[in-house]
Amino acid sequence: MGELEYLLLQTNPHSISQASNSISANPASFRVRDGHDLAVVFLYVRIGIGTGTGTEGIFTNYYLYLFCSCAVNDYIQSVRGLACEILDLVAEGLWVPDKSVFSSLIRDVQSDSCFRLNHYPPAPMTLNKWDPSPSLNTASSRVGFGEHSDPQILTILRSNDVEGLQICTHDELWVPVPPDPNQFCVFVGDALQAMTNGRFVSARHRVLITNSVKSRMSMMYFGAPPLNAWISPLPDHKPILYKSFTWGEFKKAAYSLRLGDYRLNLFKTRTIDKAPWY
Ligand SMILES: O=C(O)CCC(=O)C(=O)O
Ligand SMILES: [Fe+2]
Repeated sequence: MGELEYLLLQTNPHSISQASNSISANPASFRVRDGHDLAVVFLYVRIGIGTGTGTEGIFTNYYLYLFCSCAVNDYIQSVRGLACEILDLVAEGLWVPDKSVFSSLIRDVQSDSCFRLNHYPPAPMTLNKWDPSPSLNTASSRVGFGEHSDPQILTILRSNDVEGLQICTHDELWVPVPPDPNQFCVFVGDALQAMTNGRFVSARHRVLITNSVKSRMSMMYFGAPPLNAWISPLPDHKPILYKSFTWGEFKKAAYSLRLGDYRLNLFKTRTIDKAPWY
């Protein structure tokens, strides 16, 4: 894993067969197996709801911090298990003596991890200015979720079959991630970037909606440490690029910035001119 600078994994959810299948990523609705529409589940758990506007996007997201239905709860536990396995492999690959150094943070009962559902309505059709014949109607693309990196440790994303997710390469090219309800997409978050002292770099991503017929729906598990946990670069990786901070401090700083800002810049120990992702 020496020079690996960012991690985008697509992993097959078959190992999470039961829990994963009991929540389907059907565009019509996230339906749990016992027949209850997730909208019903929201009645119990609608702790937070956010909407993106302007440059940040046009998504609606639903945060599920609490236990809601067995299916959702099983799913969260299963993806947390997957996140922990991946983090243990990351630690192993970095030759860290304590393999659970990262995963223990999201296993902690006080962990600030959360689960979110995003809904992106279809992009409206626009008439081609030069040829108004209906066959040349095209879907205009619009920002569903603006460019950003996830602040947490690791994100496990699953979507329906509607395209839109893109990641940014080091050459600043936006690459589409093919939508596949049978795959998970795994993103390194800012906290893991700091803890690995930049060996793993949080993936910048965004959602551009082009589909004029179907809604994109996605669900994300964001694995995060407890608010009072210290995020510090591994000591044997020199030079140390980031100051230590608590997850609570980092969240507060993140809220004071815009979605697309490089939050970790606030915690750098020294200036690196070239790489914008440091
Ligand atoms: O909906 C998606 O595909 C991505 C959403 C996302 O990046 C996020 O919620 O942080
Ligand atoms: Fe994200």
